[in-house]
Amino acid sequence: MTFTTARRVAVAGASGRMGRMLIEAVLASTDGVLAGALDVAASPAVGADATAFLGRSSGVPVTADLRAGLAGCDVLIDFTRPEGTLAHARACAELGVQMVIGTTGFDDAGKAALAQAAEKVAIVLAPNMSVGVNVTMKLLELAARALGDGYDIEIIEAHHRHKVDAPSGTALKMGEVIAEAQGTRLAERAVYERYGHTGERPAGAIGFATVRGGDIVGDHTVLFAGTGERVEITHRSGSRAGYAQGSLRAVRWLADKPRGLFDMFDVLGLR
Ligand SMILES: NC(=O)C1=CN([C@@H]2O[C@H](COP(=O)(O)OP(=O)(O)OC[C@H]3O[C@@H](n4cnc5c(N)ncnc54)[C@H](OP(=O)(O)O)[C@@H]3O)[C@@H](O)[C@H]2O)C=CC1
Ligand SMILES: O=C(O)C1=N[C@H](C(=O)O)C[C@H](O)C1
Repeated sequence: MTFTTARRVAVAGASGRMGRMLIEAVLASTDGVLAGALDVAASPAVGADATAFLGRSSGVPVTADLRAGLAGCDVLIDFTRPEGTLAHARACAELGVQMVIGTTGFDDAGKAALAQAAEKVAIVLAPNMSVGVNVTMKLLELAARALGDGYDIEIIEAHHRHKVDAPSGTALKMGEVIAEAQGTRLAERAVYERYGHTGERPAGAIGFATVRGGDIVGDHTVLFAGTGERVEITHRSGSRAGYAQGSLRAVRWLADKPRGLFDMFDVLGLR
C-alpha cells in the first residue's frame, strides 16, 4: 500500500501482538514512516529500539513518554486497552495528532471521551479494521433487513486465550448493525449469558456466545435460525495482517481530514 504523501506514524502498544504487526506493516509500506513507538512504563520494551524484535534498528526508541513518542508524528495507531487509548487520545487532541483506534472494550463514558477528542483531531475508531469483516457487516445488514423478525439471531465468536474482553468488539458491532437494520437498538435485545433454567428464548433476542482458546485469531459467525432453514454468515481471520493493512488504509484516508469521528465504513466507502 502507498500513502499519497509520506505520513509519520506512531504505534502504541508497540510490543503487543497488534503493535508488532503494525510496526512491520508501516516498515513494509513504501511511503509510511515509523516515527514513534509507545508502550507502558513497565514494559521491558521501553528504551529498546522499536524494531529490535525484528533483529533490526529503526532509530525509533519505545517510550512511555507520550509527548516524546508523539513528537513530529501525523497519526497514532493505537491497539492497546481502553484506559491507555483514552490517555493517548487526550494527548493527541492536545498535540494535533490524528488517531486510528482498534482497541475494543470501551464503555459509554470512554466512547464519549473519544468523541470529544475527535472535535479536535480526526479519528478512525473501529473494532475490526479488516476489509473482509466490514464487508461481512454489510452482508449482515442486508440479511437482517430481508429476513426480518422470523429468524432467531445468535452471534458466536471465538478468539485466542489471551483476549481480555467479551464479547469481542466485532461481535458487539455486528449486533448493533443487525439491530439498527431492523429499526431497533441492541441494548433492548442483547442476551449475553445463559445458565440454568433460562425459560424459552425471548422473541427478538440477539444472543451472544463466546469461545476462548489457543491461538484463534478471530472467528465470527452470525446465525439466523428460522423455521425449516438456517442462514449462517461467517468470517474467519487466519492472521492479524488484515487488521494492520486495514489500519494503514485508515491512516491514508485520514490525511485530509481536519477533525471528526469516523469508522471503517467511512474509510471503505461502505456507508
Ligand atoms: N480493531 C481491530 O481490527 C483489532 C482490535 N484488536 C484489539 O486491540 C487491542 C490490543 O490487542 P492485542 O494487540 O492482541 O493485545 P496485546 O495485549 O498483545 O497488546 C496490548 C499492548 O498495549 C499495551 N498496554 C496495555 N495496557 C496499556 C495501557 N493502559 N496503556 C498503554 N498501553 C497499554 C500492552 O503493554 P504490556 O503488554 O506491557 O501490558 C501491549 O503492548 C485489544 O483491545 C483488541 O481487542 C485486536 C486485533 C484487531
Ligand atoms: O483481541 C483480538 O484479538 C481481536 N479483537 C477485536 C475484537 O474484539 O473484535 C478484533 C478481532 O476480532 C481480534
